[in-house]
Amino acid sequence: MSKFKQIYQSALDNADWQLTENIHLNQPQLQSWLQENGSLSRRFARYCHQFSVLLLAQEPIKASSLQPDEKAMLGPVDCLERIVLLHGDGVPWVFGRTLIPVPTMTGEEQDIARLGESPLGYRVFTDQSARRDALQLARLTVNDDVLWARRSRLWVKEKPMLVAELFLAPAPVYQDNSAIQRHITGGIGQRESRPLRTKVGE
Ligand SMILES: C=C(O[C@@H]1C=C(C(=O)O)C=C[C@H]1O)C(=O)O
Repeated sequence: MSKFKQIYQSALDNADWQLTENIHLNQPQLQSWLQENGSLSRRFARYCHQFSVLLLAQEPIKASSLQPDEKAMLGPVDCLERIVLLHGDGVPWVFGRTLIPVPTMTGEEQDIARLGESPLGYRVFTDQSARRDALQLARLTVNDDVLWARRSRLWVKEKPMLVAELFLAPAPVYQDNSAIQRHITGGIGQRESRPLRTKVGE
């Protein structure tokens, strides 16, 4: 297991998830990212030339190993755990962990088990039935950075999966520099403040 995976995974494992209505965000830009209801991958792809997924791990996980809150959201089901790093132009932006129940990967959704380095969001959001609910947020301290994470349930053909995303410091989510606090160094560099590409309706 890579050192990064260990650090980010343990940060997510220890997250104090809160309902969005209990969190006051005074940065509209950050709020809009954290509450994105559509595909995060598609949105990220507009902020870089090359959006890519690095598959860090994918393994079966028994229902008995799920946390009680995960069980409450998915039911007591065996899952596939998919762990990725989403990159924009080679820079890690998001650490993602998805629990995909075995009964979700049935029928037309069998391919979800074989996505490899294809973004899950591209697959899920091509389906008309795709929707997201149960959004929760958490603020986490990872090394010296105070970062945001979110967790939500994605549904495809009324079959659920649970996606947790930790937004790393270089992610465009924090493009308003005031949105991230750095404990020690007290600042971060400038980054692109607008998407590289815009789409009709954006
Ligand atoms: C869930 C989405 O897909 C992203 C892609 C992931 C993957 O490929 O495993 C994981 C987390 C997500 O941020 C999305 O685009 O909304």
